[in-house]
Amino acid sequence: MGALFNEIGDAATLRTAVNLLYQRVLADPELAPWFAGVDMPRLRAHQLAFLAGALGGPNLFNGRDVATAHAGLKITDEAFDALIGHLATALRDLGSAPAAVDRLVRRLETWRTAVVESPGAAVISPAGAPPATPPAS
Ligand code: HEM
Repeated sequence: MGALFNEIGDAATLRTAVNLLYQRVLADPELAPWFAGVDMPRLRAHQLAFLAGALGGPNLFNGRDVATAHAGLKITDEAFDALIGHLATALRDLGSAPAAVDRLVRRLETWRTAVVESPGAAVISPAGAPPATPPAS
């Protein structure tokens, strides 16, 4: 089986999909606030390079790692789902095979924990570290 990159389409398809993705993101009132003040041409270029590499195509990404790029942005699971949904819709609109789009969505799932920061989530102590609250003795 070829790289998912080739199943999705060619480099021009991915470039157009990334442009459509951020058009949809900026038009989505749930997502737009995260991108206020962001240099969008730079973000489009970084996202295109990142996705090409993540899909097994040419790896030209030289940006920050995904966890660092999203640290402190307090991105929710709902926002993550919405953004991936916009990308999937854009690719289907451009004629990518639905099965390939489903595989891409599953692959992007692997970055969820790096992107999403749920406020108030329990802090897990590292293995072997004493629990935050010592047991009553
Ligand atoms: C699998 C999902 C995602 C991937 C692979 C991804 C990937 C990226 C990449 C490659 C960058 C550029 C990093 C750099 O500066 O070098 C970036 C930046 C950014 N992403 Fe994401 N992203 C994802 C989901 C999201 C979501 C759900 C949101 C918000 C709803 C978001 C908001 C942002 C913002 C605001 C920036 C710019 C940060 C800055 O310039 O300070 N991302 N993302």
